[in-house]
Amino acid sequence: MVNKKVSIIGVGNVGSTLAYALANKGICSSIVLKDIRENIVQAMALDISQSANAAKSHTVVKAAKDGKDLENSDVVVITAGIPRKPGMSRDDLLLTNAKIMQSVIEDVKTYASNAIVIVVSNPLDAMVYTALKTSGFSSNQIVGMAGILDSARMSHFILEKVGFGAGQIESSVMGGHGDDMVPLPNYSTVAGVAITEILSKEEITEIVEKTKNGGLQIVKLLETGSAYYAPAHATSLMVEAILNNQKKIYPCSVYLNGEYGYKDIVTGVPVMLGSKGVEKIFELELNEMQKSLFDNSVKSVQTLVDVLEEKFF
Ligand SMILES: NC(=O)C1=CN([C@@H]2O[C@H](COP(=O)(O)OP(=O)(O)OC[C@H]3O[C@@H](n4cnc5c(N)ncnc54)[C@H](O)[C@@H]3O)[C@@H](O)[C@H]2O)C=CC1
Ligand SMILES: O=C([O-])CC(=O)C(=O)O
Repeated sequence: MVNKKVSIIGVGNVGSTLAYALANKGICSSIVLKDIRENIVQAMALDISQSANAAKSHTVVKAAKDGKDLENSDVVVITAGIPRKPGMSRDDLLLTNAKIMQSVIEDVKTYASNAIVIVVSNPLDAMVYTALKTSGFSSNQIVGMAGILDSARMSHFILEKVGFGAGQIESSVMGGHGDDMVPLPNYSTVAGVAITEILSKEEITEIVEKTKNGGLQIVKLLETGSAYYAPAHATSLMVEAILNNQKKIYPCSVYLNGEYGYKDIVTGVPVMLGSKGVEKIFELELNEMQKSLFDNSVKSVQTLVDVLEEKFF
């Protein structure tokens, strides 16, 4: 039995779906759920624990009474914060969610300072930055979830377009998790065949645009919040890679210290995830056009970081 503990702070749509996936899979021995909605978090803990028992999983699920219950966490996932509604961009969540991030990271600092922290709250890259600056943790210890989700969306739209290769599509998306993320068609394949060989330029442009708007499409349809099944699954892959020291390579949002020519900024790039968190950052060869799109995406994150620096740090 694996003796590993995962704590999830923020047990709304994404947090509860993640807890449900992890508990039923049995990839950790203990899950602690923490939220300001006390009755809801207790209900979630009971319901998910009962699900784990139905699944004959060894994972024990509990609601936290206070920050102390985060002690000995191997991984802490933060999904606390408000989601956007139709008419909003992720960036509109900046000030509200930065305040929430600052308050929850204090508990992590006090009770789980050795944990690897996965941030999910939006605007993602700016929230990773907030978590890093507030905690003072090292940059390998805090990592944001977005690239796996955006790449999965791109794979979905490629499948929709080509009509074959389900389960065999690999896609790549870099940059910040905002309106100007950078899908990379030349690093995207169906069973190893580059999509640039299968699809026309116009078809690829359509896939790129749909990928960038993938979150918004769901927000418009849901009306009350944003996507959670794919985000939760993407996060569960990161949790698993860290707990089991899998050294898997995933696109994640991380602090750059010179990589890609940037310092003191957070954005999405391919990294290796293992028990130490971000164990390596890979620098892909980008063509001129991709480099300029990546620069543009980093600039957008920098604009948010400038606001945070002025108001919070
Ligand atoms: N990085 C990504 O790709 C994605 C990011 N998100 C973001 O994740 C966040 C959560 O999304 P949902 O789960 O759909 O929202 P939700 O509203 O269903 O859940 C958020 C939860 O956070 C809790 N919360 C608020 N303040 C808290 C605090 N101080 N301590 C503990 N818990 C607190 C709320 O009570 C609520 O249960 C949003 O900011 C959303 O934009 C969502 C999907 C994908
Ligand atoms: O769209 C949103 O606001 C939530 C999110 O980040 C996503 O689903 O990509």
